[in-house]
Amino acid sequence: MLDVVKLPWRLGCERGEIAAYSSSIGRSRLSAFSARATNSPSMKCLQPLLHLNYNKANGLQLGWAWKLVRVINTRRLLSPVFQSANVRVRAQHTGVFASCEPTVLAQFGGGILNEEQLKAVQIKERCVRVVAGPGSGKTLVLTHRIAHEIVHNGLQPSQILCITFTNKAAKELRERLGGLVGHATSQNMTVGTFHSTCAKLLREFVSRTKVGINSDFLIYDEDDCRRLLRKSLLEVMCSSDQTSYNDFSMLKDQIKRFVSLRNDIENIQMESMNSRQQKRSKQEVLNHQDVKELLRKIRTTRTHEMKSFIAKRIGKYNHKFLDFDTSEIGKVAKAFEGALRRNNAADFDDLIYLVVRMLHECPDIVEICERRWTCVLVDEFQDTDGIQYELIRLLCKKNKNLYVVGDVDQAIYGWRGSEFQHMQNSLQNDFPSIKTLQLQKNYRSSNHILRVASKIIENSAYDRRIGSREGLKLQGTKHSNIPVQVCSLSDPDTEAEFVVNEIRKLQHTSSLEIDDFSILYRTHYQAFALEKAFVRAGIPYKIHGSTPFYSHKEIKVLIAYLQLIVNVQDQMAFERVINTPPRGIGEKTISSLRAWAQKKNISLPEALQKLSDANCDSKSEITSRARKALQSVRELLNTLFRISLERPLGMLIDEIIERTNFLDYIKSDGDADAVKKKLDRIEQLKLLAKYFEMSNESGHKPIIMFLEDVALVAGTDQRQQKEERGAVKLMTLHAAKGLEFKCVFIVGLNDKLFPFQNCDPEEERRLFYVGITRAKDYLYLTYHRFYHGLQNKGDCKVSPFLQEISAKTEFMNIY
Ligand SMILES: Nc1ncnc2c1ncn2[C@@H]1O[C@H](COP(=O)(O)OP(=O)(O)OP(=O)(O)O)[C@@H](O)[C@H]1O
Repeated sequence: MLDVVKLPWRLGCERGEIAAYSSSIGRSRLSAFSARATNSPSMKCLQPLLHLNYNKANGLQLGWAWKLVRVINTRRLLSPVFQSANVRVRAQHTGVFASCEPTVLAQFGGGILNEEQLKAVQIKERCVRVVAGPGSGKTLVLTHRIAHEIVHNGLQPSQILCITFTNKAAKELRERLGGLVGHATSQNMTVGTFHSTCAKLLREFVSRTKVGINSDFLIYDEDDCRRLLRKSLLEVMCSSDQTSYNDFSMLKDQIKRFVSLRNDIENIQMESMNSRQQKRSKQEVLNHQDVKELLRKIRTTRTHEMKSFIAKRIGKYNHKFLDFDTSEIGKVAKAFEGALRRNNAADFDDLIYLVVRMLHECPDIVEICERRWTCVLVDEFQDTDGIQYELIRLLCKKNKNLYVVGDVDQAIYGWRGSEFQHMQNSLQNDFPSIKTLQLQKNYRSSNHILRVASKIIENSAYDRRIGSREGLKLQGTKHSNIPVQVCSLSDPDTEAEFVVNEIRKLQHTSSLEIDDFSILYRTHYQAFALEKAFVRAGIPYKIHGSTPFYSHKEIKVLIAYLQLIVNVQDQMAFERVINTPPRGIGEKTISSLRAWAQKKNISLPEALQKLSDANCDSKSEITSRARKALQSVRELLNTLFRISLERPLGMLIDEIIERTNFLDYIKSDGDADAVKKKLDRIEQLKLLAKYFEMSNESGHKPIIMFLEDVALVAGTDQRQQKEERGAVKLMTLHAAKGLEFKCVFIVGLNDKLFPFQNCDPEEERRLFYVGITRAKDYLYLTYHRFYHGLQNKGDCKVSPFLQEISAKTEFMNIY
């Protein structure tokens, strides 16, 4: 007899029902529960349908229903087809409708949740750290823990605060919770990102504090912040005498000492400087990258400040910037923060920073929060930075009711201030009674893939003693005879071709669909060779998080110059370049030229060529000033054409850039960060052209073949770049975090590219680990022997990561 009557849960359901579909469940067994069995009309293989109607008087409750499912599964009544068996429990509880996804509810009952997951869900302690490897069901455990707190521990949904890092993760959590405890119930919980949670807190309480903004504050994005910072810099400079102006130069030097500035993009002028200042600061002025780094520096300084504050544990907030580069950074930072406050604005990071300040200044707000949220849960805890950690510490100060889930081995955001040590030392110090559990079973990847992943992470230099992964060995649950493939290709194009061919092959030889493939790379730049290969092969693809390379205006314009050089009659290209960069040829002049060309029955470019002919009769239509401007374009194009006969393609692009003052035009156009990206793309175009020329063996002129290549990719960008579904996914390794695919290619496993130069090699190692563990069944690791876009031909060494795992073993094929 099943022991369903001894149930701890008391939900007081008015009415509920369980419907369990299974191919292996028998009516007779279930009749013990006064079940009414019918046949499922929709599912041929899942025959009996169990319906339990119950009411409060009978003492049959939601927990009962869940227990039933658990018992059914524990006794293997539904096995071995449990995962495909469709078990649904629905319960109606005075307005709270709990509709559980089939397997999810079964999991809650202990069916699919494995032992360690169940333990993590049901653990009695309220202060818990779950250290979990990739693919071990962290999100699953988190959502079930919340359901457990409500159902089992009797918490009100409004007492739950669950914090994530991204809106996407928050949305997913909310959806999963909705499926688990009902959407109405989940709406009453606070589930959001650090930023959204803090924005709400600030609006509610800021009027009680002295942080300098009111509850109608605006939130400035990065672009707004950089503009404001430039103005603040200007303010500091304007108010400076010569001595402090020198200080300002020192500031720049100091910043440069602290950050690795890119030397190739220099001398970008600050917007809104007057001419005297521009002249004066020609050499010294901060370029856009400096401004960006300065902003980062100000934020890091805040974090340091907060950290030292935490260390001292003083009762009063001490608004003072820290030691290194104190006076200069401090001056600018103060001016910047002052400007923010005057505009009644907060920047994105300010939201958390100000809440932490507020909580320190007003202990009564801490109390309100602790009364409100008696259960705080945080996902991806390894990614918290100093201020985020302090926020969590404050919110759980008294209750000590904190449930965190994370994996130090997947900490890949150190570059933006995250400190995975919070998952370990900090928690241990601030919550000494914290219980640590581990989730080791990996449900995602095959045994071979896990062995490669383990090899990489075990070589990490990082010491994981506390709370740790020490002893956390990934345990596979999927046995497979598909080896991991390590492939050496000659160059990036061949590498891309290889990827495309393998995808085609696997589509035919396995059950993989187009959506099952993902290609991961370290930088967006690497997507280009892949794009070309996909376009040629006619395979739909989707690049995540970036506009297609050739859709950027600056690239289109440079390509248009090349097109005009090849074909002087190209009207589209002509219209694109005629006044770009701006050279005083307005719409009116172009219309006049067009009218004159129509009158003469010639094309626009032809009209331009004929414009200076002595006998031309254009004078009536085109003013002499406009004629002059048009003639200078004509001269420019003719010169470029002459140069194209003598110079290689890469140098030709250099000439176009130089003779059109293209870089000045780019630098004067828009936000500094956008400028940097544009300049980067121009560099990429030059590299691509040079590389193309080196590898062009077609016998045709490189410029023509290059434009053909470009046309192939650019022309199909829109058509071939499909929506999410029905396309191979191309993305950076960072963007792949949290995702999973049946087949993963990690390309460009070359030295300096991965680990990326000047980046923390340990963090790069973890990034590689994250990439590997995205793969479920198939994993390809590829590298090229020549050229990867940033180096000269022949400079391509294999990534040291690949060397670590490439000793030939039974789980890998090496080509
Ligand atoms: N007990 C289980 N039984 C079967 N499958 C499970 C179980 N737990 C988790 N899974 C499956 O394992 C996969 C990974 O789960 P999930 O995405 O929650 O892992 P994760 O720990 O968040 O991974 P990562 O940190 O790598 O992003 C999912 O497909 C999930 O459905």
